[in-house]
Parts: sequence; structure tokens; C-alpha cells
Amino acid sequence: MFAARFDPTAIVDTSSNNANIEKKKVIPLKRTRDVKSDSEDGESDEEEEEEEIVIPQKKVEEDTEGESEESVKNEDEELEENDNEENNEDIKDDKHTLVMSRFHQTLSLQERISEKDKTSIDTTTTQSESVIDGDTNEENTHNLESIPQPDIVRADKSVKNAIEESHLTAWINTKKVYYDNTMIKLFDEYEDELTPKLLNNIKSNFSKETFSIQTILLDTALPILNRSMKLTKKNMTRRVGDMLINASTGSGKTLAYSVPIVQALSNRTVNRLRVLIIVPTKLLIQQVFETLNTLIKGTSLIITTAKMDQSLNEERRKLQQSEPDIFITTPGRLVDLLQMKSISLKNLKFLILDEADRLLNQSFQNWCSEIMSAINTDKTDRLPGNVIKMVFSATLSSDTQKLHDLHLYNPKLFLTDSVKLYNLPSTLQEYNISIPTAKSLYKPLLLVHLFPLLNDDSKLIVFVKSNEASLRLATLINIILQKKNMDSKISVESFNSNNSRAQNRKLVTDFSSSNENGMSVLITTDIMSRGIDITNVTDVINYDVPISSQQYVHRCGRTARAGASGNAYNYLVGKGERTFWSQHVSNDISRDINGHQPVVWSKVDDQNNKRGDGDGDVDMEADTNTQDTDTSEKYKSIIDISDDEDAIYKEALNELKELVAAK
Ligand SMILES: Nc1ncnc2c1ncn2[C@@H]1O[C@H](COP(=O)(O)OP(=O)(O)OP(=O)(O)O)[C@@H](O)[C@H]1O
Repeated sequence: MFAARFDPTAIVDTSSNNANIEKKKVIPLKRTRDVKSDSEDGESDEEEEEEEIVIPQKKVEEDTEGESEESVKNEDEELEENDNEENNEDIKDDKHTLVMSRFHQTLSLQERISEKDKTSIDTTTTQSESVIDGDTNEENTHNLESIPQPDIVRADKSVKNAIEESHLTAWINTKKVYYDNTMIKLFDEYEDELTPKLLNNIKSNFSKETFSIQTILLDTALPILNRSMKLTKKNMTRRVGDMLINASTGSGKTLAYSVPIVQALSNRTVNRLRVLIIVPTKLLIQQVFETLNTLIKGTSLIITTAKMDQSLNEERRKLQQSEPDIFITTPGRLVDLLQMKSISLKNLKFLILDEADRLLNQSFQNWCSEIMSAINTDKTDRLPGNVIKMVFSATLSSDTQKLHDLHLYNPKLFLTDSVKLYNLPSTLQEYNISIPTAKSLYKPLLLVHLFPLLNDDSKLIVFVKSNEASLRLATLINIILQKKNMDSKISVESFNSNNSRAQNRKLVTDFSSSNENGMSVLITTDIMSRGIDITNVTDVINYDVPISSQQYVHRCGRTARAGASGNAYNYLVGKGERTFWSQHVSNDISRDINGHQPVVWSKVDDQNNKRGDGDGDVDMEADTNTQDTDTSEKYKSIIDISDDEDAIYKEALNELKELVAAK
């Protein structure tokens, strides 16, 4: 289904690969109907959903094996043939014989397995028939009676249903609060609800106007918080209740929770740990810290962040020396600190989960139940609702089980009135660049071709599938740029988790402040797709397709933030990736009707009036877009490769290969 991805060794050694390709035939996975699945969610209730997830993962595995273009083409063809199988009984082509025979083997194996299943069900349900073919086997039993077997323990449906129901009610009972992009206010309108210091810090460091998610949260939370603080702090958390917030990337969620927190802490007299903010990555800790630190200027509040480069004992000593009001951490570090009794949650009032869907998908160290039980143990008030939980994401999980684990109390769900799962910022312009399968091995070069079409001072984040791919692609692009004398104006770096923390921090700092130095390109993986707020990222390139709509939303969300404009360029190779994007990515996404809609860049074969990309298919989505001359020209300049460039590219690949071999 998926076309070949960049593998430098594959292009150099195509001849030697051919022998292996012949041997390596794969039974294709049959594509199933459209299912709104999201592998990041790990929702595997239905088999079909699992299969949807497996397809791209399988591709990733194959990619790492360095499969050549040809083998992938075979796989594409096989998949299509499998789809048409019922109408195509007369397959004589030798190269498909092996595939067909394995297919039949699988079918007969499946028949045998289901036959066996049937038998075992019959056997277990009727105890008296426990000896198979009882009559004929009688002489073999030597008059021994079969050992009495206990009844099969079957899942008690009523219990299971009750559990499911209670999980569902956690969601159904959630009060929905709708908001829309027009709900913008002046922060001054909250003059009566915010301390003058806080109001001033907001206006001088962020903006005079709210973003819509901030408006709705401030409107909902501030009056109750302030009233509760004035009356009696007792039951304060219960009066507010928990909040689930679904808001697009770059919509200002950090400020949306930071303002009520700082306001609520404005009256406190001693430093006690009252707010715990949990984020999924180390990178995000610093970012959240910076926002909060700006807001507390002029107050005596203490914010501490988890320091992963410090030993746990050292961190414990510091936390105990000076107890913070707000602690920002990742879940793993928090569990370590809780287990060492380095922090107490006795005074906790707020628990914030930022990028909550990602957090809730991380089950390591059982962090969620560890925190819940620590809250229960440490707090004297053990009744539900003893802590206000605020759960934020641009792609909030609707997995009731996961939300149920948070023991939500009287939750409100804030969301926009959209039928689709996720929203993209209306200022984002998406471009789908159709890469013919035959040109997939030139993908790095086709990425270089995009650079001259962008502004000279553009800031690009390129998303690839792995650390290794990020490193190699960055090296290769630098070699190509050098050979084309384009390297002085374009800097290309790889941000990956193999780099040291200091290296990565420096990369981000340089990238963030690189405006006047020409074009900056950061090639990275999904470690940068969540929450990272770098101002003025002009373009996001999905060089490797994201594995889910959720991931796509977060990647694209690195640009077009806070109302700025931005572009997402999606490199879609062959029919497989185009179909995947339109059916499994784009389908889940809601776009503002007054905002941008995706534009397709693909070749139009004038004579046949269909996409002439060598795949022999007509791109349905592309047909709905009429390409103007300018777009056609731009597309041509990306896709066309001159003989000179072909030679340069091959030289560059050889250089890369030598570099890799030398390591
Ligand atoms: N009211 C505002 N006016 C102007 N800029 C704002 C406002 N609120 C927040 N911002 C800025 O908007 C940017 C995005 O905010 P933030 O990082 O909180 O987004 P987010 O919703 O958390 O995005 P993501 O889902 O990608 O994590 C930040 O640079 C922040 O400083």
C-alpha cells in the first residue's frame, strides 16, 4: 500500500537487492472499511481497528529493512490484486503463485482453527461429551472415568456491562460547554476577577485580548474560584469541579490554565505544594515554566520543575528545603518522587494534565493510579473532588476507561461545536504533494526542490519517522545543498533523541532565533510534535506520513499558532499514502469553512484528463481541485529532475553511504 520511503542504501545497491526482492513476497493485509481509529490511543476494541493500525507500522518495519522501490511496488500491486481477488480468479502470472498458495494455506489453516474452536466449545459446554468420539474411544479409557472438571468461568456479562456503563457515565454525565473562535475578550474585562499584578503581567507579556479557550475557562472558573476563596476554602475544589478541555494546537491552553491557578494562589500565605502540572516530555516542562514564571512576577510564589539531570536524592533534598507552590514534572519522575516520599500531596488543590491524551496513553510505572492513590493517602479530605483536575489536549481522548482512571468529579467538557474528532487552526494552509511511486527514491531531492518556493527566511520543521532517518536525511540534504551551492543560505539540522539534552536545547534556541540568517530547517521526529511552542515556524513538512490523524494535528500544530498563518506540506507517495491521508487522516479533521482548505499539487495528464503519476490511478481528491497554472508550475519544479541533478543526487548518496560506513 505504501510506497518506498527514503533509504539511501537501497538506491545505491538496487541491483543487489533484486535477488532478495524475488524471495521476499508478502501476504498483503487486506484494507478494511474506514474506521476512525487512532493508533496513538491504543484503542483496540475491534479487530479492524487493530488492522488499520498495523498497516503503517508494518510499513515502518519494512522500511528499516531497506526495501527497494521495486519490492514496494510489488507490494502495492499485490494489495490491489488482493482487493480485487473475488473478481479475478484466473491468476496465471507466475510471480503471484507463491502469494496465492500462501493465501490458500492461510485460509485452510483458518478453517482448521475455527473447526477446532467449534469442537472445543462443544466439548466444554457439554460436560458429558468431554471425551471426543466417546463410542469409538471407549476401549482406550480403560474404564477410567473422566476427571470432573469445574465449570468454565465465563466473563459475567452483567458485571462487565456494569463496569462499562460506569465508565461510560463518566463521559455521558460530563456537562458539555461549547465555545467558538469568536469568543474573544479584553483581559481588562476580568479586572474584578484578577489581581492587578496578574492582570498587568498578562497584558505586558502576552496580549490585551484573550483567546477563545481562555475566555470560556476564565468565565467559568474565575468567579467560582474567587467566591470560594472569599467564603471558606473548604470544599473549594468541589465547587469548581473537574474540567476536560479540547482546544486546537496553538490556541493558548497553557495560559488558559495558568491564569486561574495563579489567581487562586494569590491569597496563600505559606508555600505548600498546591499545584501539580504533568506534561509528557522534558521539553515541555521548561515551556510551561516560562509561561507561569512570567505570570507570577512580583509575587512570592515558588515554581519548581523536575530536573532530570539531577539525582533523585538531590532533587528530593531541594524540594524539601523549599517546598514549591507549583511543581511541573513528567509522570515518570513524579512517580519516583512519590515513591521516595519526596513530596506530599496533602495540600494539593490542582492537578493539571497537559497533552493529556498522550499522558493517558503512557501507562509506564502505572503513573495515573500511583498519583490517585498518593492523593488519597496524603490528603485528609478523601472524598471525591478533593482536587480540581484540569485535563488539556488538542486531541482529547474519548476513551472513557482512561478518563475514568482519573476519578473525575462533576466534570465539564469544553469543546467546539464540531462533528469531527479534531480541529485544525483556520490559519493553516495544507498542501498535498503527490509523489509518483517511481520517484519515491528521490524524495530527499524533492524536499530540496521545495526550498526555493518558500520565503528566504522560512523556518521549517520536517517530520520523519525515526531518529536515524532524521540524522541521515539532514546529512544527505546538507551534502546536496553543498553540491548545488545552496548551503550558505539554508541551515539544516537534525533534532533527535540520540542527541544530548544540551545539544537539543541549543538546536531549539538557535532555530527559534534564526530569523535573519536565511532559511532554517529542523528535521525531527514526533518528539517535537507535541506542545512545542516555537514562534514563527512558517512551514511544517510531513516528509513521512503521520501514523494517525491525531499525530497529524499535533505535527501541523507547530505552525499557524496563536492566530499566525502557516503551511503544512504533505509528501504523499503513491496511491497508498494518498488514500491513507484522505481516508484515515483528513477524514477525522474539521476545518473552519471560512479558513483554508487543503490544496493538491499533482500532475494532470491533459490528454487522458487524469493524474499521470505513473500509479495508473485517478486521485479522487485531486479531481475536486482545479490546479491553476501557478500551482502546476510549482509542482513541476518540485517533481522534475534534470540529468545533472540525477548525477548530483547519486554522488550525494554515495557520499552519505561512505559516511555511514565510516562510523
Ligand atoms: N491571549 C493571547 N494572545 C496572544 N498570544 C497568546 C495568547 N495566549 C497565548 N498566546 C501565545 O500563543 C502561543 C501558543 O500557546 P500554547 O503553547 O499555550 O498553545 P497550546 O494550545 O498549548 O498548543 P499545543 O496544543 O500545540 O500545545 C504561545 O506562544 C503563547 O504565548
